[in-house]
Amino acid sequence: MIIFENIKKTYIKNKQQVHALNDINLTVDTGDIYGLIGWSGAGKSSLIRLVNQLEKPTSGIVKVDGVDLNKLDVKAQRAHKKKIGMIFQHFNLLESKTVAQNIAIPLVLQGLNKEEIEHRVEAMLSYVDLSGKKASYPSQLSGGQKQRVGIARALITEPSILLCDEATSALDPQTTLSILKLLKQINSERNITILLVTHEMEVISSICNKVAVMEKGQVIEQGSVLDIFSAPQQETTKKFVSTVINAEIPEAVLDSLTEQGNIFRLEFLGDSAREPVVNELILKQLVEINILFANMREIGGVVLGSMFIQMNGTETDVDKAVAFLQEKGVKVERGGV
Ligand SMILES: Nc1ncnc2c1ncn2[C@@H]1O[C@H](COP(=O)(O)OP(=O)(O)OP(=O)(O)O)[C@@H](O)[C@H]1O
Repeated sequence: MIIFENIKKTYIKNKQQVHALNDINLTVDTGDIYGLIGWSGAGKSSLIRLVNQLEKPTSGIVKVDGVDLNKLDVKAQRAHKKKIGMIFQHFNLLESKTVAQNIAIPLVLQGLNKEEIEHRVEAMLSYVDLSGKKASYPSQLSGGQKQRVGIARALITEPSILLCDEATSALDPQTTLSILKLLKQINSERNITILLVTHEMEVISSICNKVAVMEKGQVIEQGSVLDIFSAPQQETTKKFVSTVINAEIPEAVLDSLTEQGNIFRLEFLGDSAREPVVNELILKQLVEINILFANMREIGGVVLGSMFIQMNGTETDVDKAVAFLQEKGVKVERGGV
């Protein structure tokens, strides 16, 4: 478990103070894949780097598994760092070392014997699917393969926490998917808590169970991924969510309408997304229904769908249709434009 309590971080840059973190309170539970999202400069990297002490807070407490990091002596710091692995956007591999040598670095630093290192590196190469590349150099690898080396190096000390700083931002969409799949596998198979930083909501929706939205050094919204996606409160959160789920009707669809009245946005969650609710409404023949736009996503194992429809009929019948949808568990919003 990672707890951030009243964290402030101020840098001095050109004799000016930069308040990178301003009173952050956040709890990452053991087993979470916790995503921190925000625009550039929001303070995400500053926060994540506190966990492995690459940065120290100006004030406030960071606790990992109940231990206050401010109170560690040098020996305890070393032991703490072993518990934490980290991967980076640009992989941070040593170009002059082979894949196997890069992965071995943390074990060499720990002074393990050669046989033990070789044995553990072999097992790790196989786990990240790079057995055939052990003698290659980073320059001979694709971006995805380089990140797999980064992941292997981070996991070789058998940490309980993995920090990921924009780990997929330099990768193409297909490679991103394979790396995210591997991270998810690491979380479930090895019971490793993951704290990741990203500016892409797709990453959050694909693998995280919890998310915190950061802006100007503060957490402006946090919660389960499903709650945040289904009911974002803050403007910035709404913008991030809309990159994955359309909160507005596309302009092209709107332009094609002869009339723009009686448009509704329907939101389906869980069971309501699976039931043919709109079909039932059509069969009722209360109102005439024109489906304008729809999309569906699986978020945290639950189906979340949104649909824009136009309902034509008398005011009473439209009200009845809305009541029917609400009874079926559908969230109905008038306008949606
Ligand atoms: N070492 C440093 N010295 C001075 N200022 C810094 C330092 N590191 C970060 N900052 C500043 O702190 C603020 C937060 O930066 P941080 O890198 O934590 O944000 P971020 O959300 O991770 O953004 P990005 O995605 O661009 O890295 C920014 O204004 C940044 O310029």
